[in-house]
Amino acid sequence: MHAETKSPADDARPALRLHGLSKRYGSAAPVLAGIDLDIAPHSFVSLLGPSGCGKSTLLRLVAGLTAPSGGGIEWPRGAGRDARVSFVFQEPTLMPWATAARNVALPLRLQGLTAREARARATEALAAVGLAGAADAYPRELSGGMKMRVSIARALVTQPELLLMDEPFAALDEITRQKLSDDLLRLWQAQRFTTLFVTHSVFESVFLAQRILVMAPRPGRISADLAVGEPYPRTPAYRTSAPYAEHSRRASDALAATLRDAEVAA
Ligand SMILES: Nc1ncnc2c1ncn2[C@@H]1O[C@H](COP(=O)(O)OP(=O)(O)OP(=O)(O)O)[C@@H](O)[C@H]1O
Repeated sequence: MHAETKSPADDARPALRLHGLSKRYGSAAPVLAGIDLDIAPHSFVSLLGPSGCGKSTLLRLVAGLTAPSGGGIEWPRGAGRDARVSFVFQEPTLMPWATAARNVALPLRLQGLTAREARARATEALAAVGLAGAADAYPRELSGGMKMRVSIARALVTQPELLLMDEPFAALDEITRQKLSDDLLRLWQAQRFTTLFVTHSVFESVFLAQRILVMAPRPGRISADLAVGEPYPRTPAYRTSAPYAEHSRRASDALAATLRDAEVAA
C-alpha cells in the first residue's frame, strides 16, 4: 500500500464553493440571492441569522435536497456530494420501530453493508456519542438529548467529509445543549469533518464555530463574516471568558445591524 501524496495545493482547496447561489420558490421573491462562499476543509462554520433568512434553504441546497435557481455549488476536493455529506435536523427523525443500533446502521445497510458489519460500526458510532449502553433501546425509551445523540451517530457512521446541522440542539434544555456542544466539538476535532451548523443563537455559534456567517433576510445573503480565533478544545471555562464575551458582543452587534437594515428595507 502506498501513502496518498498530497501537494500543498490540495490542502488549499476549499471543501465547498458556492458561487452566485440563488434560490426562489415558484414566482415568489428570491429566498437567497447571489451567495459566494468558500468553506475551508475541516473547518467549523456557523450560519447565524433571524428566522426566515434562508439558512435551512442554504443547507438544503448544499445537501442536494433542493435545486438552485441560479449559480452553483462546487466540490473542489473532488469527493462529490453523495458519498460524503450527512445531515442532522432539529428533530432526530429516528424510526420509532427500530432500536438505536438499527437506526444508526440504516445508512450503512443502504450502502450495501451486511447486517453484521453495519451493526459493528453502528455500535462504535453509538459509543463515540456516549451511548454505548443504549444500542438496543428504542427511541421512546430515550431522552431528547439521547435521541439527538443517536441522530448524530447515524450522521457520523458513514464518516462524512461534510456534516450539515440544522438547529440540531434548538429543542433541548440548556444543560443538555451544552453537553452536546462539548461532545460535538470533541468528535469534530477527532474526526475532522467540515461542519456547517445553522443556529439562531449567538452564544452557540461563538462557542462552537471558527467562523460565523451572519445572514440577512429578503433576500437571504451573507451580511457579516466573523472569525472566532479561539483555540480548541474549548472548555466550559471558555463560556465565561473575556474573549467569549467579546466575540458574543461582535456577533450580537452584527446580527442587530442586519435586523435594523432589514427593517429599514421592509
Ligand atoms: N419549500 C418551500 N416552498 C416555498 N417557500 C419556502 C419553502 N421552504 C422555505 N420557504 C420560504 O423560504 C424562506 C426561508 O426559509 P428557510 O427555512 O430557509 O429560513 P430559515 O432562516 O432556516 O428560517 P428558520 O430559522 O425559521 O428555520 C421563508 O420565507 C420560507 O417561507
